[in-house]
Amino acid sequence: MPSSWADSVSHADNSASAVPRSSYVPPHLRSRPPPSSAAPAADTFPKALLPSPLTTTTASSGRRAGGSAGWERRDREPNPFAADEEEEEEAAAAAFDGRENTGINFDAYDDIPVETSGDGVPPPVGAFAEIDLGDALNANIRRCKYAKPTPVQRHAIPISLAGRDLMACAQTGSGKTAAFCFPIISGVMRCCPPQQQQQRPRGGSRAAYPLALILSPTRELSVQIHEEARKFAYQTGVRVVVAYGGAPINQQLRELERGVEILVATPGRLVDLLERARVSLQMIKYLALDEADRMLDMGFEPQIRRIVEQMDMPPRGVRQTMLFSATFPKEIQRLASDFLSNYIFLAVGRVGSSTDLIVQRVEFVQEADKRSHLMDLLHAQIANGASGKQALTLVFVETKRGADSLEHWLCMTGFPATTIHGDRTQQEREYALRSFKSGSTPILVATDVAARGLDIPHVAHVVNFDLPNDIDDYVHRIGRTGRAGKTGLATAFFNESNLNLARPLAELMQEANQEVPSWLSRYASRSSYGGGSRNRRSGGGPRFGGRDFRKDSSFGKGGGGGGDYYGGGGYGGGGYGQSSAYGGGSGGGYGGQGITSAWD
Ligand SMILES: Nc1ncnc2c1ncn2[C@@H]1O[C@H](COP(=O)(O)OP(=O)(O)OP(=O)(O)O)[C@@H](O)[C@H]1O
Repeated sequence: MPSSWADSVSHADNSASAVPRSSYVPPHLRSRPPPSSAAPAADTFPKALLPSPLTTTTASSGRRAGGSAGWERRDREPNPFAADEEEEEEAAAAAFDGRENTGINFDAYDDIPVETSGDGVPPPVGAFAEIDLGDALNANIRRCKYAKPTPVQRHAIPISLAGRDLMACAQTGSGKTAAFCFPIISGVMRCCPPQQQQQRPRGGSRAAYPLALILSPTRELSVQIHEEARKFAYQTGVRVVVAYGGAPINQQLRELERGVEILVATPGRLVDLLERARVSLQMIKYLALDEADRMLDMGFEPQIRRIVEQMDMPPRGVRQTMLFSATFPKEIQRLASDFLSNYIFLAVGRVGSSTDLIVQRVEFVQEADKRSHLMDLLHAQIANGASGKQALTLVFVETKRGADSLEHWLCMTGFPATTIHGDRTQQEREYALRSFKSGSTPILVATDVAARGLDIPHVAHVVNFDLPNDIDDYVHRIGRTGRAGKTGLATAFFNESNLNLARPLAELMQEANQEVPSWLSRYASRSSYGGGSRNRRSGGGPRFGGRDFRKDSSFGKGGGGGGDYYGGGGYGGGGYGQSSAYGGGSGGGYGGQGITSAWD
């Protein structure tokens, strides 16, 4: 049975729908309680079904704030792999059920294009055993069943362990989370023995002094990174805490008081904690930005600058900074370079591109026909046996209102659906995600709040009911399927309102060896790159966002005004993501009314 990312690749012919039962369950799902078998289709959920707040961490419950932190935590740390082990037993039983383990095949990745630039790039490794990550972390890697590092891990981990700043691009679902978590955990263990004095008096209250900060743009992604990092840090004595908006701050404060080495946070909630003087960044040794291009995009940049440059965080060159994403427009690279010191640029795979594992289809569908067309797709899935718990469908729409309305209509027409967007309460968002992941509600209608980073197994089909304005957003959206070596399907509904996307979409599909419909090629050849969108590719090269901007002479000296992106100045008029959008229940909005935002 496939047990790893690469292993799954050797099974790539078997689409998610064709593999009804897989022994491989990503770590973040393994500790989840069994799903309710009778979750309602829509989110009129009874209180009893509500999840407990996700801020709960592995802290030993009996521990007092201010008590000695340190390695002895290990004795009291709940085992985050416990549920995995139960599942393993079940899987072992299933192994005698006619399925066989065909072994791990990494050969498929030998020719993956890799580009590095910068001074003195440390060589990649071929195996985790070649890297000195420490015994406890190695044990957790084994528990996670990561037999070998993925391509981005092979390159990024040695670079980070060498203490170098890093800007890394690698395709969606290729293991970037571990690529920044492993060096951080290992570095914290190595350089900073357990903090005996986590809390120090500060302005009358107790501030937490994390050693590492991982920022991500959405609450759900922060929760997911926290769950992953907790597993990687199990029994290492390194404590990971998460803080994000929409959840009660008091509980998060209590967790912070118990001690924190690695803080995973959304920017809005972190600023709140900094302003309350409950967190100090002065001990930060590691800073990681996941979905870094998003974090430095127009909406978030001021807040990120505030956190990184205007609070008490050590400056670049003193701290170590790692930026990761699947897309990295050059203009954002230029901004990002402000946070980095003598960094290495790493691009693994066709960066900013989709993976070949995702079959992409584009269909011309008029606005008025979208619903019936979606219905046809869903019926076809059922007819093909590609539905239910093992073949989840994620439908992206542009507005929060549109999400609610489509969800309602799906439920009315007999398709159990739920929705996630910035106007829902955090409890509703978490419940919806849980219900979708468990397969209780196999259709999730989402805005871009779910476009990035979420690692949901069994998403077999991503439907772009409304295409995004930005090709990078498309890349991230379809990246919710075809992850960790599995195949997936992405269908987009295209019409005259998406003309600005015709060319980048056609190019992207061509790069990924997808069949480009002739009508799309015609639109693409007619379309020009007008202002407003950053859909323009850099330098006409085969990849976009996958080249180090430092190699481009037009970005050579300061400013670099008029870069390849944002040709005419911003998206659809007006900035987006006002600071008020952070932290609260609402996701804010960019552009116009009702337009969605992924910001938290
Ligand atoms: N070395 C490995 N061996 C096996 N599985 C792995 C390995 N590394 C990561 N994975 C699994 O691959 C999946 C995708 O990883 P991850 O979520 O980190 O991708 P990502 O590159 O961050 O994606 P995105 O760009 O969408 O954020 C996860 O389920 C993770 O557990």
